[in-house]
Amino acid sequence: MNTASDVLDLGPVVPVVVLEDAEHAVPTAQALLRGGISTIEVTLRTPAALSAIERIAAEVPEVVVGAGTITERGQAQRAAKAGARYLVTPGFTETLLDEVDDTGLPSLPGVSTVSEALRLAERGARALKFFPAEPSGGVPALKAFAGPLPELRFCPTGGITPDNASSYLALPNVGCVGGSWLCPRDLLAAGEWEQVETMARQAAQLG
Ligand SMILES: O=C[C@H](O)COP(=O)(O)O
Ligand SMILES: CC(=O)C(=O)O
Repeated sequence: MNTASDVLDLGPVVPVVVLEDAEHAVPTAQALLRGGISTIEVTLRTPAALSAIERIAAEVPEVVVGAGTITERGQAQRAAKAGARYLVTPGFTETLLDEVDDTGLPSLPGVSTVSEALRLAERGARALKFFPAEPSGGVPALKAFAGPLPELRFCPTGGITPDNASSYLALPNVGCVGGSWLCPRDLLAAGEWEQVETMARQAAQLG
């Protein structure tokens, strides 16, 4: 997996996960894998996130672990050091993009407008996050993006559900969708790994 476009090809759904407890990292990744999902985006929204990334990278190497919610200076470097294999940002600043690029890792920077997508295309990006997807116009917006921006592919995230995922995945400029529905906090807190596996299995079949 070398490019951002490769990240979009890891499967139809990227689980976006908030891990409050690093002890949950390995069982979550294993449950996703048993369900047929081979990637996990661990958001840097909790103190446990970097340790969670480290554990998944070391103990569940079959799952390609990414780091999401990169919003502050230094986070890209720390995530790369922890073993993240790709980086995701909800939006971007030039500083953030420079830091992400300096890691050498593939990345999905977040955009929600054509102008933002154009700025990233100018920097060489070909694969982007579309965030927050539903509030930013959803499927009709992405359909419209394809006209002027035919070379760009997207991972819409934000408001994606098992009910609307397929309408995104049917678009030629969508490689995969991101969503938190597979790994809700209450299931992780309760150690309900079989339920995570079941939802992963359903998600893996979307298309
Ligand atoms: O902040 C939101 C996450 O990126 C994923 O969005 P979601 O909870 O709507 O799936
Ligand atoms: C939106 C997203 O995936 C992130 O927080 O990076």
